[in-house]
Amino acid sequence: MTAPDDDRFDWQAAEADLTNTAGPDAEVVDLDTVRSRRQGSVTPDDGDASDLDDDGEDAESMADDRDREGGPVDAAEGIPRDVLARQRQRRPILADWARSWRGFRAAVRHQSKDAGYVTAYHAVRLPKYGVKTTVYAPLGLFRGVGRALHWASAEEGNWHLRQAAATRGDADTWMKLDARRQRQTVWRWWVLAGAAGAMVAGGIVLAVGPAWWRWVALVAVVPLLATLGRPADKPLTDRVTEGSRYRKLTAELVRRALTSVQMSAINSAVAKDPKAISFPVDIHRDGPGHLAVVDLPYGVEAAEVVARRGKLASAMRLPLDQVWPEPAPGHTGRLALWVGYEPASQMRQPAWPLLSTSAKVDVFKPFAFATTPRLDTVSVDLMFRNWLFGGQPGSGKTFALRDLVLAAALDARTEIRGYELKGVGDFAVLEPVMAEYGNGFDDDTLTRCFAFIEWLYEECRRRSKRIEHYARLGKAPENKVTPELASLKGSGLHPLVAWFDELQELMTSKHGKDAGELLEKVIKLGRALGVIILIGTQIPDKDSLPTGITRNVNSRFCLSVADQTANDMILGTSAYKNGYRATVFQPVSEAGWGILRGFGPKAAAVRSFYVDTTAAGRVVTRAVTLRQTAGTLPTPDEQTRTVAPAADVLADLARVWPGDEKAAWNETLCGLLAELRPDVYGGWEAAQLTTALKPHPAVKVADRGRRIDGKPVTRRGIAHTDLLKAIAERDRNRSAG
Ligand SMILES: Nc1ncnc2c1ncn2[C@@H]1O[C@H](COP(=O)(O)OP(=O)(O)OP(=O)(O)O)[C@@H](O)[C@H]1O
Repeated sequence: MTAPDDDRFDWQAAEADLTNTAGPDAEVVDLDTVRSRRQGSVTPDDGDASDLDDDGEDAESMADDRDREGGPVDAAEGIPRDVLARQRQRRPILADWARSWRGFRAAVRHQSKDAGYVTAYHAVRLPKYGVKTTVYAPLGLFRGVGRALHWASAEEGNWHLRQAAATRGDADTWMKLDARRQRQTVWRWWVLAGAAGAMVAGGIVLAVGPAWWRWVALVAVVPLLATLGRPADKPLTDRVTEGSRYRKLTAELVRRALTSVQMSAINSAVAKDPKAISFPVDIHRDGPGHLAVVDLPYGVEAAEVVARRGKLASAMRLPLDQVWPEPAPGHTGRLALWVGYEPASQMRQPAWPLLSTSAKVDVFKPFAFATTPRLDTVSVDLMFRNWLFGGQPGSGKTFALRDLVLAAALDARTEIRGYELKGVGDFAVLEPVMAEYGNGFDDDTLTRCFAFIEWLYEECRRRSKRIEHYARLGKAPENKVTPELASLKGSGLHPLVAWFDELQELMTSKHGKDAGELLEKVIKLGRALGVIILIGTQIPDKDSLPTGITRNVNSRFCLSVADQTANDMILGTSAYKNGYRATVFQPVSEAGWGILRGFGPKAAAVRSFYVDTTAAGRVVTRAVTLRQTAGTLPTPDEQTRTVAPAADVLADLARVWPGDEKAAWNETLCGLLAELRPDVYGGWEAAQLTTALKPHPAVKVADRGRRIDGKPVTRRGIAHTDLLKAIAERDRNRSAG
């Protein structure tokens, strides 16, 4: 079978056509020139199926020896050669399975698993098979002898014909038929006699030979006789499976499935042209399953088919998690349909590589995070990234988020702080390696969480000063944290992982608005400064997750969500339209499955590694050892500190207060504070001081007037008495508490 390609185009007919249609005045066309011009300038489209020859054969068997170019079309003019060259998608030199051990291993594993199962199944039934064989073998012997005699008499077919001739009174035919029978029967009797002689000789050899020969002969011959002797509807062995567990993907199956998903665009196109669904690449084995790359009818988008995954699975009579359609690169009408040997829920996900006792993590480098439906490992990194995890309850977002925090724990340089606002304690196992941890949705925890975000903002500011300093020394060439700076003790630029699970609890609380604004700034600022924000949320709407945050997050993992809005909030506008739909996953039964976006050119369906709390505990024990060695294990002190620097601002303001001024402008105070502690206050502006003073309502930031060169000038500032009052109040609270 061959592919429809332009080589098969009927040039003779085309030439005849041209000659016929050209009138006497028509220009004489050099067909060779036209042909080469067309071939040279045709775009690497797969061509119009209607232009390709139709040999009535299955499109599954496209030739894969070279790129198929489109049929003869009007040349698109003026496309530079290099652009055309780039557009041409080269097929890999080696087949997929030959390029990857993964595909080969997966196939071998699948086959040997199957073989093992079948062997065990039959092994336990051996006694039953033995009884059946003993009963049927003597019958088989008589039946075999009878058949041999019948064959030697050459009566099969001939007898009926002779009878018919006799009924008609056709003696001549009768004689001819009988002569033919006799001719056949002579040599057949000889063959039979030879076979009988061989059997007798064999019997004698067996009788005089060693005993095991007789056993071997028995084992070989008796089942054969039993097979011969058994009734047609009673096989010797039991059926291993009920129905087929895996359907090999064929073009017909794919076509039937696609025309059964109730898409009128597909059905009407296929009704007009059965080849409207075509296969640019042969259907082939890919990992533990088969992959069909399908070009859908013109105007049908792959995304529309992806949305009908359930219908597709029904049409193939397969469980949902065995059928994995996704948009394929090339054009929007190209679908990659992967069908596994078995449902993903029954495929054993390999253990998380980071559970191995020698595994270490460098947050600047990728580490294993998830697996694809084909069980390929998907690696991700943390540095210069912010993550958003979204999904409905039971979708597995907490576990996925915890995977990242566990990985971060295995890099001893990384400082980890975070809040789970659900109050379940999924992250409690990580407490020994965390510098700050909060769990709950009570007011106190939410306030601490908000203070933590404020602190993060200040930390970003401090870090930007430090980066500036190192950039001046030539140690931060891109004004970004480098691996060297991250490892440099005392640089203050070590990786800082700040995670928030169920962030919607904070966003819908009284702190929500301020927290949203600050977190957005932190996300924008922190990326280059080694601050990694991980956010998990259950309700991705704009109240629970400000759009400023979603817009600025560069890594997203959308687990099972209920609708398009939630899907697009997590994965970005148009994700749903483009076929990236986490709505296809079921919560709980498909926990951990989601669409990962931000790694590689396109989003992909992956399942995060499942690490239960016991395994997580083992990782933490290793992380503790690593951190003890590196001297980075957080002290209990650190864990309880309220990290907002506001407490010190009051004391520092008192220290730098200018003489006996009654009031001072924020900008003057910022300058003085920066002189006192450039590391903390360097670059502060009036508004920042206002923010830092917010937790102290006694200090009112208001317009304060002064005379400069005789003219009154008003700016934001604070009064000395307010400052002293706030300090006294704080001291009182401290001694009371
Ligand atoms: N990658 C995974 N593979 C298999 N099972 C998983 C995976 N991730 C999570 N699960 C299972 O799903 C359950 C729910 O996971 P998880 O608590 O992370 O969900 P969630 O989305 O955070 O739900 P909720 O919002 O209710 O807390 C877990 O108890 C776990 O058993």
